[in-house]
Amino acid sequence: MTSHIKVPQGGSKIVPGQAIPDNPIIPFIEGDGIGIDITPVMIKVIDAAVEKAYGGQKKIHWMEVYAGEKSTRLYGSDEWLPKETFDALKEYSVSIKGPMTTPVGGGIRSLNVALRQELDLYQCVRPVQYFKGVPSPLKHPELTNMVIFRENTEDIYAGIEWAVGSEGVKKLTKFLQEEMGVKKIRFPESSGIGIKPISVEGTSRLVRAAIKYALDNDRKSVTIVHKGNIMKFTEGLFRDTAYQLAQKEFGAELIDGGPWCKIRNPKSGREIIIKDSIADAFLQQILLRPAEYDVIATTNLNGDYISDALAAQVGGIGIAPGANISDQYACFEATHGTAPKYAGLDKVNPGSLILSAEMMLRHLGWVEAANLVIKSMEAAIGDKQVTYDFARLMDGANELSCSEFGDAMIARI
Ligand SMILES: NC(=O)C1=CN([C@@H]2O[C@H](COP(=O)(O)OP(=O)(O)OC[C@H]3O[C@@H](n4cnc5c(N)ncnc54)[C@H](OP(=O)(O)O)[C@@H]3O)[C@@H](O)[C@H]2O)C=CC1
Ligand SMILES: O=C(O)CCC(=O)C(=O)O
Ligand SMILES: [Mg+2]
Repeated sequence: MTSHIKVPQGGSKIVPGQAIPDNPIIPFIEGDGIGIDITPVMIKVIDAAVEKAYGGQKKIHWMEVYAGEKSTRLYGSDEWLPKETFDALKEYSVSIKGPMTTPVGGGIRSLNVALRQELDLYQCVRPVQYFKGVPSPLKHPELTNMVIFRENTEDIYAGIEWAVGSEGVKKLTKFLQEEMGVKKIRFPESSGIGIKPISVEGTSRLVRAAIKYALDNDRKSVTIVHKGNIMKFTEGLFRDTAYQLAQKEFGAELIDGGPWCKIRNPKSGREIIIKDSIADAFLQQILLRPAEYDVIATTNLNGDYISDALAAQVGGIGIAPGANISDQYACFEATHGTAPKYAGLDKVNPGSLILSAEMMLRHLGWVEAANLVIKSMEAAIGDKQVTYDFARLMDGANELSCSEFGDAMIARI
């Protein structure tokens, strides 16, 4: 296969376990749909923040790698995720990506999910916090301050499913009925069937990361969100495994006989409460009593729903960042998708991808540049210089295009 990746001159590789070089090579995927609008703006803003923070001492060397529709144009119509892209994401360890399209029903499976699975990026970390001045449907959006830890490799996202009428579904239905004694498939002739694997290992590593984050950042609680009353051996297993891990690995003590428990944070002396909530109830509680929730540990599908719902509470998915993290690799990406109706219009909010890059700067230890990104975004929003999504809900706002919003941030760095 022809190579299309051009390694930038003068950059160095990030090697896990070694100091971050001052000139790291960071691979990026532009993304489908609005990727073409937001990715260049993100790069411009991050370069400006890094330049201002370090006066040329540090500089990111961006390296474009290809996936999604752009990759099919370059490598051939079936090449959605070329091997050299996977190899580069592994070789350079830290990367950032724009959104990629997944068709509904048939067609290719999610490239986003494929990347997470292939690199074993088991933590999807999505912080949700309020920026002063952002329009929100809540009276007190500032009370919403949570960090979602979504399991990223299991659950129905594993893609184990069979289409209605297929040979596979017929075979599986026969097996379930004749060998497993299953009598409850309501319409066996016209069902598609999907399988939901949730494991002790997968749950443990995700919950361990969430509790460690709570300890390192002196957070108040970790809530395990599940639907374990209905899906006892998958979502229920997630809950039980999480509580057991908190007790075994972190010495959590039961509160009033459990299952809630508490850990004393040795660094701050404060208690972290480990509690759980059933997913449907949780979705109404975050609206009515957001201040009671802090770090969230949840399964893949719940985490997907919760991410967009919480993003809306603080102003929408235009400013909802995220990171996919493993023990070796990290790939940063916004919570939102490709918003196809806005593609190429230079209209949408680049904030989610910029804030995802801000998380990346913090991950690299480039805290000064990360702080400048936050400061300049707060300043632009504070001055009511915003994209259409905020402008339509704000009185007296000046509506900017995607690239103009980037420039407004740069002017305030
Ligand atoms: N990680 C990834 O790569 C993800 C990919 N996807 C994929 O994206 C495609 C489209 O999904 P869809 O369900 O439409 O969800 P999207 O998140 O792409 O868009 C839904 C709506 O959210 C708003 N929105 C999204 N991004 C922005 C932004 N940057 N600034 C302002 N508003 C924004 C828009 O609202 P409004 O119309 O009100 O202006 C938009 O119509 C699908 O193929 C899906 O699979 C989805 C999620 C994540
Ligand atoms: O992969 C996709 O197309 C959607 C993924 C998604 O919605 C998410 O990760 O939040
Ligand atoms: Mg989603």
